[in-house]
Amino acid sequence: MNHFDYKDGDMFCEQVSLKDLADHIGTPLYVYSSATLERHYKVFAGELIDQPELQSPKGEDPLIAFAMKSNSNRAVLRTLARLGCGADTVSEGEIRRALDAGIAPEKIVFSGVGKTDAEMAFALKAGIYQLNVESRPELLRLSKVAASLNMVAPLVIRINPGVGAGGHAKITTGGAKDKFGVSAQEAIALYAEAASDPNLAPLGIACHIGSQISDLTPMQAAFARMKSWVLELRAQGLSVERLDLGGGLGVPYFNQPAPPSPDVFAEMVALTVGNLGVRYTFEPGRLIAANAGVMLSRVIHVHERKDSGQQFLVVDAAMNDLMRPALYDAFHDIRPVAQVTGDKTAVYDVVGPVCETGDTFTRDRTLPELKAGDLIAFMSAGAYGAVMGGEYNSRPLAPEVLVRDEKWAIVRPRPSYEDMLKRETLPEWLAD
Ligand SMILES: Cc1ncc(COP(=O)(O)O)c(C=O)c1O
Ligand SMILES: N[C@@H](CCCC[NH3+])C(=O)O
Repeated sequence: MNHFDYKDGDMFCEQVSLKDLADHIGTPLYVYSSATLERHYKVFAGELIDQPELQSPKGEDPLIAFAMKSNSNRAVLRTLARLGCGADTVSEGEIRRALDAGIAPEKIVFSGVGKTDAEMAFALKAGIYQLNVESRPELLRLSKVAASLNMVAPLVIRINPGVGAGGHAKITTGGAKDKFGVSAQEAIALYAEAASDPNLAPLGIACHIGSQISDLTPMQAAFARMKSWVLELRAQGLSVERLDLGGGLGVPYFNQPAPPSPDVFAEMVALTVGNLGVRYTFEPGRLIAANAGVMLSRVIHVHERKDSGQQFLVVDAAMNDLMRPALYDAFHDIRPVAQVTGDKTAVYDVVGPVCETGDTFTRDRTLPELKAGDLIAFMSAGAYGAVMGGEYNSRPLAPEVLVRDEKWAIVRPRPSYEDMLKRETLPEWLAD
C-alpha cells in the first residue's frame, strides 16, 4: 500500500492534499506519512520477531534500533517510539533526542568512530543498552570514563568484516580500508582486554557493512563470518550474549531492482546466524524512513539555453535541502503533484538556486512538461533528506510536516530570516 498517491488529480499523503500543504506552508517542504513509518517498522520488526531462531535464550525479541541519522525529527521518533522501537544513535544530540521521544535507555545503542569522553559519560549516565566500540583508543578512553564514574560500561566491539557493500562508495562501511570498526583478529584481542577490565563489560560483537544494500549476498557472507567469531570468542572462554547486525537494507528508489523484502532478509538471518544463544540487534534507518517522506518543491521557471538547447527546470529546493543527488549522484523519482493526464514530456536538468553546478538533482530526465508555479515531489526523501539539510547560501532549513490520516502538523517550522540572523552575534568591537 502506498500512502503517497494520486486522488482526484492531486497527490495526497494519506488523506491530506500535498497541494494544500504546499500552498499553506510554502516550499521547499518535507512531508512524512505516519502510516508508512508505522507499517515499515511493524513489517520489519514483525518478520524478525517471528523467527524463533532469533529469540534470545531469555526469550527476548530482537532489538530494533532505528538508525536516527536517517531521520531524527522529534515527531518521527515519537511515532516509532510508541511502537516500541529503539534507537541507534551516533552523538549525544541523538541520544538526547531519543530519550526526549520516550525511547527507553535500554533500547538505545551508541555507535560511531569518534565518541568524545563527554558523550561516553552522558551515555553511561543515561544507562543506555550498549556502546558499540570501534577502536582500541576508544576502548581505553571508555574504560577511563567508566572508572571516573564508578560504572561498568556495557559494550560490543564493532568488527569490520572485510565485506563492503552498498549503493555508493561513500556509504560503504565494511571494507578493510574504511574507518569503521576493527579487524576480527583485533576485535578478539580487544574483547579479551575488555573482559579483564573491571570497568568494561564486553557483551558481544557488531557489524554494519554499508547502506542501500540491494543484494543479500555480501550481508550473508558478513553475518556468517560474525557467527564464526562469536564461536571463536567462546572457544577462548569469553562470554558472548549479544550480536548486533547493523542496518543497511536498501529501498527501491525506482531506478534500481527492488531490494529483498524484510521476510527474505529475516529468513536469511535466521538461517545464517540463528540460534546462537545471543540477543540480536538490528539498526535499520533508510528502510523505515526513506519511502515515508517526500520533499515538495515549486518550479521557479524553465530556462532553455540558446547555445546548447539544455532545458533547466529551476526549482525552489536546492542541494542544501536534499543533498543526496549532489553528494552521491543519488536518484530520486520526481513526480508532478498535479496528476498529468496528457503524454507531453520534456527532457530537463532539474536544478536548484544554489551557486554550484553540483546543485543539480538530475540531468536529462524525461518528465511530464512543467511550467513555472507547478509543484513537484521528490520521492523517497524521508531518509537522509531533511536531516542532512543545511543553510548554505543563507537558505532557511526546509520545514517538516507529519501527516496522520486526515490530520497534519508542522513538526519543524521554517526559521524566519530574522531568527537566522539573530542566531549569530556581532562582537562589541563591530557593533558600530
Ligand atoms: C552503524 C550503522 N548502523 C545503521 C546504519 C543505518 O543504515 P541504513 O539507513 O542504511 O539502514 C548506519 C548507516 O549506514 C550505520 O553506520
Ligand atoms: N547519507 C547516506 C547514507 C549514510 C549511511 C550512514 N552510515 C545516504 O543518503 O544514502
